[in-house]
Amino acid sequence: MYCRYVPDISACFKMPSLTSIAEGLLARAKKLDAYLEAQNIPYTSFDEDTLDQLPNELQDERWALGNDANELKQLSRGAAHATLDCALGWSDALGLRVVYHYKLANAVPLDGSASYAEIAAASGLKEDLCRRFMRIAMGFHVFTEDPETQRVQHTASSKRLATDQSFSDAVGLEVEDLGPASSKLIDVWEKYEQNTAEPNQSAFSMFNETDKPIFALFAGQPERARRFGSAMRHFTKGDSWDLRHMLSSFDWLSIDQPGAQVVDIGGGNGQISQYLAHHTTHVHYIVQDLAYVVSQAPSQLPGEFKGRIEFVEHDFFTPQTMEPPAAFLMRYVLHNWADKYAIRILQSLVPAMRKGTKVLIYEYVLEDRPVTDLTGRFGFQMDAIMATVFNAQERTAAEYERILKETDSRYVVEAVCRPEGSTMSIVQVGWTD
Ligand SMILES: C[S@@+](CC[C@H](N)C(=O)[O-])C[C@H]1O[C@@H](n2cnc3c(N)ncnc32)[C@H](O)[C@@H]1O
Repeated sequence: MYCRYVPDISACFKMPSLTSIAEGLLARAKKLDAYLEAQNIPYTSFDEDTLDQLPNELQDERWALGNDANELKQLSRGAAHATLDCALGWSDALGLRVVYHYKLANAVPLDGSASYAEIAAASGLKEDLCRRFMRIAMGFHVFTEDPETQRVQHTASSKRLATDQSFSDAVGLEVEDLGPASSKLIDVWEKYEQNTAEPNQSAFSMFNETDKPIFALFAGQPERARRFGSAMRHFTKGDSWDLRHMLSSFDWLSIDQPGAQVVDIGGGNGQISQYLAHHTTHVHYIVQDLAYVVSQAPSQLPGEFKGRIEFVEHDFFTPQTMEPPAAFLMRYVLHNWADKYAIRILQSLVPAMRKGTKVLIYEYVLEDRPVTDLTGRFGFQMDAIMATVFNAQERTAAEYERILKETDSRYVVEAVCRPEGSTMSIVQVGWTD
C-alpha cells in the first residue's frame, strides 16, 4: 500500500521502493498510451498536449499518474534538493511573469519561429532580457529553441498562453497580482499581531499601498477586474475543478421544477449559472453581485441565456428580501472571508430561508490532515491565496459546520459531497424551522 492514500502518517515510515512506485506509474502510463493508440491520437508531448482528449474516467488516472510521478521526482531529488526546488519556485514564476507581462507568447508565430531580435522588436523587451528570461521559461517547457538557429518556437504551453485568454488571465492573476502580494503576508502578521480579519488589511492591500480591499480596488481598475473575472472562468473547466463535478455533487433534478429559482450569490459574470442553465430545464438563475460587476456582466451573456439568467445588484452583507428560492448557491465566496464576515453573509440569507430551501456552498473543503498529492494540495494552495488576498481561509467540513451553527442553529449540514477526481465539494445545507 502506498502511504499517500493512508491518513495515518505513521504508515509513511513504510515507504515503497522507487521501483514499486515506478511500476505503478508504468501501469498507469500504459493505460493512457493504450487509449491514445486505440483512438489514433498522438502520444502527448511538450509540443502537443493530447491528454485533454482522454475520457473522464481516464482523466482521474492521468491525475494519479502526475501524483505518482511527483512523489518519484521528489524522492529522487532527495530531501535538500526537493526543498530547494520549492524555495526557488519564485525564479520560475519570475520567468513566467516576464513572459506574461511582455506578451512574449504573442511575439512568436503560432506555426513558425522568431529570433530573439524579432521578439524584442515585437514586445519592447530588450533582446538580451528576452533571451535570458525566455530560457528560464524554457526550463519548464514554455517555448523551445532550435539548437542550430537559436530561433524560438512554441510549445503546447506557450501556444496556450497565446491563444487561450482565460488561461493567460489565470497565469497573469497569479504572477502579477497574487504572487507578488504574498511577499507582504508576514509583514501583515507582524503589524496586526496575527489578529486581523479585515480584507483591507491584507497582504494584497499592503502590497498595493491601499486601504481598500481587492474588489473595491478593482472597481476602479477595469482591466484588473476583467482579468480576475476571466481567470475565474478558467477555474471552471478541464481539471479537478471542472464544473462537471458540481453536477454530480448535488441532485439538481430535485429542484428543476417550473418556477424554481437559484440565487447565485457573488456570481460574477454568471459563468456558474450559465453552466447550470445548460444542464437544467426550468430553473431561473438570479446572479447577484456588486454594481460594477452587474453593470458589465449582461453584455457578456450569450443570447441563449437571456430569459434564464438575470443579473441583480445585491450586497451580500444585506438581508435577502426575496421570496425563498429553491437554493442559494455560493462558489468561491465564503472562502474570501474570515469567519466573522462569512457568518454575516450566512446571516443575510436567514430572512429568505424556509424548510426545503437549500444553501449550496461550492468550495475547496480541506481534509483535516496534510495532503501531498498534487490534486488535493490545490485546496491548500488556495488557502495561501485566501490568507494573502483577504485575510481569509479555506475550511474543513467541521469548520463549515461550526460557522453555520454559530450563524443560526436552524442551519443543518445535510451532506458534504466531493465526487471522485474533484478538488471541490458541495456543502449542502438545509433549514429546520
Ligand atoms: C471569487 S469571485 C467568485 C465569482 C463566482 N462565484 C465564481 O465562482 O466564478 C467573488 C465574487 O464576489 C463578489 N463580491 C464581493 N463582495 C461582494 C458583496 N459585498 N456583495 C456581492 N458580491 C460581492 C465579487 O465581485 C466576485 O464576483
